[in-house]
Amino acid sequence: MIAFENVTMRYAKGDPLALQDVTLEISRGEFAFVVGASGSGKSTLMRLIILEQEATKGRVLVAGHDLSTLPNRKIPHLRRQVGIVFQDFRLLSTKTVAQNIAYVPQVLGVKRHAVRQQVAETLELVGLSDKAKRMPNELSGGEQQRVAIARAMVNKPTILLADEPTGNLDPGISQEIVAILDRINRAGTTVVMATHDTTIVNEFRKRVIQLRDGQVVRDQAEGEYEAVEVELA
Ligand SMILES: Nc1ncnc2c1ncn2[C@@H]1O[C@H](COP(=O)(O)OP(=O)(O)OP(=O)(O)O)[C@@H](O)[C@H]1O
Repeated sequence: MIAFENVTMRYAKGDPLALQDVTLEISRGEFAFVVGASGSGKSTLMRLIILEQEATKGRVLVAGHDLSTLPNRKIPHLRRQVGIVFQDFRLLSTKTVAQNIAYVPQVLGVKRHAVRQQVAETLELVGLSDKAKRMPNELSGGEQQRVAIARAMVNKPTILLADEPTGNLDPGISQEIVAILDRINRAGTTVVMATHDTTIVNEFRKRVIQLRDGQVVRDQAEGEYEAVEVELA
C-alpha cells in the first residue's frame, strides 16, 4: 500500500537530510505508529506520501503509484485516496461541522443527497451525529479533532495519515481519538500515525517505526511488541 525504497530527502541544498535511505513497506490494512523526537523526519515522511514534497533520491510508492513518475494530472486522484489529519485540526471556522465535512465532496461535484448521506455516515463514525450544526469554536478540542477525522474519511480513502493528531489534547481524550483511528483501521483503512506520545504507543501496541535523524532505527511488527521506552519528545 505504501512503500519507501531507499528514500533520501533534503529540503534545500546545504540542509541536513530530513530522511536518509529510508526503506519500509506498510501493507493494506495495517496500523503503523511513526515515532521519533522532534525533527526526526515524521512529518516529512507524511508529506512524501501525499506528494507535498518529493524524494531527493529513491522511490515512494502509494496505492500502486510510483510517485516519482506520477503525472501531475493524477495527483488529485492520489490525494483522494489518502485522508489526512493534523495536530491543529484545521477546520474552517466560519462553517458548521456538517459544512466542514461536506466541503470537499461538494467541490468534487458529488450530488447533494449523496453528500448529505456521506456527512451523516462519517459523523456517526466519529460519534458526533448530534453536533452537525455546531460551529467549530463551540466544540472541545477532542470533538474538533473528531470532526477533522470525519472530514478526512468522507471520501472513503484507502489510507488515513494522522500527523500528531493528539498533540493538542489531554491524555484521556487522546486515547479516545486513537480508539477512533483503531476502529477505522479495523474497518479496512490503512492508518499511519506520527506521534511523540509514548503512552499511546505502548497502550495500543501496533507496529512501531522509529526515526532518529531521518533514519529508521526500529521497525517492529505488531506481534513483536516491546514497549517504547525512549524519550520521544
Ligand atoms: N519546510 C521545511 N524546510 C526546511 N527544512 C525542513 C522543513 N520541514 C522540516 N524540515 C527539517 O527536516 C527535518 C525533519 O523535520 P520533520 O518536520 O519531518 O520532523 P518531525 O519528526 O515531524 O518533527 P516534529 O515532531 O517536531 O513535527 C528537520 O531537520 C527539520 O528542521
